[in-house]
Amino acid sequence: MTKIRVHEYAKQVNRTSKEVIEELGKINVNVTNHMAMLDKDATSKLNQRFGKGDSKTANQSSNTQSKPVPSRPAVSQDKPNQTNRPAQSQQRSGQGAQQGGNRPAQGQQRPGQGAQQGGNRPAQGQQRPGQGAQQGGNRPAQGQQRPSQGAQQGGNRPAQGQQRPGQGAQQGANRPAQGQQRPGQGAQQGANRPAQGQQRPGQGAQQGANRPAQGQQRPGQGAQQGANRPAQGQQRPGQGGPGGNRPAGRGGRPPARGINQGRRRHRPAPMPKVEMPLPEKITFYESLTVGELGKKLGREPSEIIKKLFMLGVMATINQELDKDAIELICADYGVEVEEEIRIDVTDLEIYFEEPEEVQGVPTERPPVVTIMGHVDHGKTTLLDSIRDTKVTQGEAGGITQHIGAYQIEVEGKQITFLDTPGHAAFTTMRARGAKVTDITILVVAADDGVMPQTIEAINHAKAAEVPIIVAVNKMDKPSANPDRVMQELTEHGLLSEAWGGDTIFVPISALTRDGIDQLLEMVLLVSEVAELKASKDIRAKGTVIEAQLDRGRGSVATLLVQDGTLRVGDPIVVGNTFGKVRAMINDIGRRVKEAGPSTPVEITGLNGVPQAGDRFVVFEDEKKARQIAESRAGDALVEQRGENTRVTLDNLFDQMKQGEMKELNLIVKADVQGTVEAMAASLMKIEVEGVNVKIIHTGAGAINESDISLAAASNAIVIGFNVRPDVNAKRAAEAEGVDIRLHKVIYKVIEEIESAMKGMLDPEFEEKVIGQAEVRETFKVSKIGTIAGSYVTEGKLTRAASVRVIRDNIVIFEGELDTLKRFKDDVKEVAKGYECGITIKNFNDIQEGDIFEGFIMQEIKRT
Ligand SMILES: Nc1nc2c(ncn2[C@@H]2O[C@H](COP(=O)(O)OP(=O)(O)OP(=O)(O)O)[C@@H](O)[C@H]2O)c(=O)[nH]1
Repeated sequence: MTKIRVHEYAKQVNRTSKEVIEELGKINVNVTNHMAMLDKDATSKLNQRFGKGDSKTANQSSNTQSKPVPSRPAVSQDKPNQTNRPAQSQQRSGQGAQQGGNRPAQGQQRPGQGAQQGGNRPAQGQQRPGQGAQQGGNRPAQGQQRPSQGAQQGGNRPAQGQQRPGQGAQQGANRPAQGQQRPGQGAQQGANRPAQGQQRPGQGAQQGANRPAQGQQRPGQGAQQGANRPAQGQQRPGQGGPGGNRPAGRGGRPPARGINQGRRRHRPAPMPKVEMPLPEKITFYESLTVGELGKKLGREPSEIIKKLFMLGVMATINQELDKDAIELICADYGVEVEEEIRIDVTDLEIYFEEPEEVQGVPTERPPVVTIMGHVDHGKTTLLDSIRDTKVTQGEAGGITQHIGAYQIEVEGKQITFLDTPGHAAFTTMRARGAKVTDITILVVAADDGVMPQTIEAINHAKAAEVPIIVAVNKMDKPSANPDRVMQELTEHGLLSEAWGGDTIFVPISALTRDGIDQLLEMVLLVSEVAELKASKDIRAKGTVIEAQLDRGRGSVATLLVQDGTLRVGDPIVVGNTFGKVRAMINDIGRRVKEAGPSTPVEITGLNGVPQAGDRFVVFEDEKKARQIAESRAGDALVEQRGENTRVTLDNLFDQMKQGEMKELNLIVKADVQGTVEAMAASLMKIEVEGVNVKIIHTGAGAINESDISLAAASNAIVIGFNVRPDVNAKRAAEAEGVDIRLHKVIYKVIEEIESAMKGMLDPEFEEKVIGQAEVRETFKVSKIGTIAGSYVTEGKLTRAASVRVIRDNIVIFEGELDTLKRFKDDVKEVAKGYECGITIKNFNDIQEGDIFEGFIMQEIKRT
C-alpha cells in the first residue's frame, strides 16, 4: 500500500477522520480534510500511534473481532444497520484466504472490489462530485458515508461468495439496493428490486456504480431504515455481528440529511386512498359524461369505467351516459338519482301545464262552446238567436260587437260562444295545438238530416275529444223529421239518450228561438259534468281567437282568457308577438280593465299580428315578455325555413320513427258513398305489424277545405278516389303541407298505403346460409394468425358474409371473415369446388376438418 486517504485510514483503525487528522497534527502532518492523502511515512507513524501493525493485521483483527458473539447484541441494539456485519464476518471467515484478503480492500472500498468493482468505483467517484455539486455542503458527509458503504459491501460479499462466486460484485451491488429501497419504497418496490437483481445479474458493475448513491441514501433513511435493517438481519442470520467501521461511519452522518431523505422517502410512497363519502343524491340534466359522473360521485372516472365494463359497457372518460346508465351506476353505489328538468321558458305551452300549486285556487269557469254543422243547417241563425236573446236583451241600444266570440248569461251562469260558425276556426285552432272548445253544439237541420259536413263536424269533435250536444234545428218546419236525424246519427256513434245512448239531442228552432233555453241548459249541464275550472288570481294565459291589423288601432287580437285574469297594462307574449295590453274591449264593445277565465276580449298594444290559435301568456315584466317573444320569433323563422313536418306518405316512415307514431290517420273521399265505404273497409283491413290505420273521416264528394283543415289538425293524409280537391282545398293543402293522394283504381290506393306503412317499419332480417367450406389445412403465420386452407363444398363464400365455425357439428365461433384469398389474391367470393385461403376476424383456433358456414342477413318483406 502506498497512499491512503485520511478517511480510509480512519476506517481501518476504527477511528473517525477527525481523530486521525488530530493525530496527524500531532506528528506535524498537516492535512485539511478527510480526503487528504497519507503517504507511507505518515501512515506508519499513525500506525504506531494507533497501535496498528499493517492493513493485514487490521483485517485480521477485524476478523477476530467478528468472532465474539457477545458483541452482536450490542451492535444490533445500538445500530440496527450493523446487523449485517457479523454475518459478513462469520461468512468471511469461511471464505478462505483470498476472500479474506479482499476484505480489507472492501473496507477500504476501492482496492478490494476486484477488477470489476474496482472499475466501478471510479464511476462512483465520478458520480459523487456530481452529487457533491448538487448537495453542496454534503461532501464531507459523503466521505463519512463511504465507510458505511464499505461495510455494506463487505457485508454482502461473503454471501455472494457463497452463493455465486462469479456474481459477487453484482449481487453485492444489488443487495444493498434492495435493502435500501425496501424501507422507503414500500413492499411493492422492494419486491421489484430483488427481481431485477435476479434478472440482470450482469448489471453488477452498473449497479456497483450506483452504490455510493445508495450508500448515501441509507443514512438518511433514519428510523425507518433502521427498523428495516434488523429484518435483513433476520433474513440472513449469518450476517449478524459487530461491524467495527459502522459506528464511526454512522455516527458521523449529518442528521439533517436523514430528515431530508426521510422526506424524500415519503414522497413516492403511495398515499393511502381516502375515499370521499358518497353523496346521498345526485342530479343531472339529460346526460352526464363518465368524468362528470365520477366528479358528482366523488369517485375516479376509472372506477366508473370499470363498473360500466362490468355492466358490459365499454366507455371512455368523455363518453356520454344516458339516464339508464347513470341510474345503474348510482344504484351500484346506493346513490339516489334525479333528472333535472329544465324548462324552456320560450315555450308557451309549458305555462299551460304548470302543476296545480302554481296555478292558484281553481274555481268554476264558463264553458266555451263551438257551433258546428252542415251548410245552411242554421248555425249562424242559432248563434245570432242566442246572442240576440241573451246579449242584446240587457244592452241598451243592442249594439253588439263582433269580436269572434261572445258571452251570455243563463241562470246566473256564463257561457262563452265562439262566434265563428263552422269548424274552420275550431280546426285551425286545434291545428295550432290549442284546445279551446269545451262543448260542441252540432246543428242538424231536422228537414235535411245528416249531411257530409255533419259527419265532418262529428269527426272533428271526436278527434278533439270534445263532447257533442246535437241541436236538431228547424223543428218549426213541417218537413222536420227529428227521428231520422237521430237514426242517421247513430250510424256515426251518436246515440240519443232517449234511445239509451249518452248523446244529448235538443229539438230547436233557431228561427223561432224555440228550444234555445233547453239547449243552453244542456250546455250548462254538460259543463257541470265536465267540471271546468280555472283560477282568477294568476297571470292570464289563453288563446288567440282571431287577430287582424286595424288601420287605426294597429294590431287587434281577440283573446280567450283560459286561465287567470288579464288586465290592462299586463306585459304579454302572444304567439311570436309581445306588448303591453293597451286597451281591452269586451264582446259588447265596452272597455274593460280586466277579463277572467273563459272571457273573450279584444286587445291592442301588440307589436305584431298573431295568428288564430296562438297561445298568449302574461309575464311579470315587459323585458321578459320581449325576450321570450323575440326568441320565439327567431325560432319560428328557423322552423319556417326547416322542413315541413306534416306527415306525407313519403316521409311517413321517418316521421313515425322520430315520433314513435304508430298510427296512420286517413281521410277518405270518393265520388260515391258506396266507393267510400268500400275503400274505407279495404284500408281498415291493411294489417302491418305495429301500425294502425285510423280513418278519421270519410265522405262522398270533392276534397274540400274542411278536409284539409281536419287533415292538418289531425296530421292525416287525404285519399281521393275519383275526386279532386277544389280550389280552396288545393290552396289550403299547399299552405298546410297536407298530402293528398288521388287514385282511380282501388287496389292502387291500398297498395300505396300498404307500402308506405311497410316502409315505416324497421326492416326485419333473416339469416340465409350461402355456402360452406371445409378446412383442409392450416398455416400459422405470425402477425396474420391462422390461415385456413379451405375447400368450398357448397354454395359459395363471400368476403362480406358472416361466418360460423363448426367443429363436430357444434358451432364454436361466429364472426366475420377477415380475408378471403385465391392463391395470393384477395377475392370477393369463392364458389363451390374451389380452394381458398381464409382467415377469420378475432379467431385463430382453426383446425383441420372445421366447417365454415357462410351466411348473410337479408331483409324480409312484410306480408
Ligand atoms: N224555418 C227555419 N229556418 C231556419 C232555421 N234556422 C235557420 N234557418 C234558415 O236556414 C238558412 C240557413 O241558415 P244559416 O244560419 O245561414 O245557416 P248556416 O248553417 O249558418 O249556413 P252557412 O253559414 O252557409 O254554413 C237561412 O235562410 C235561415 O233563415 C230554423 O230554425 N227554422
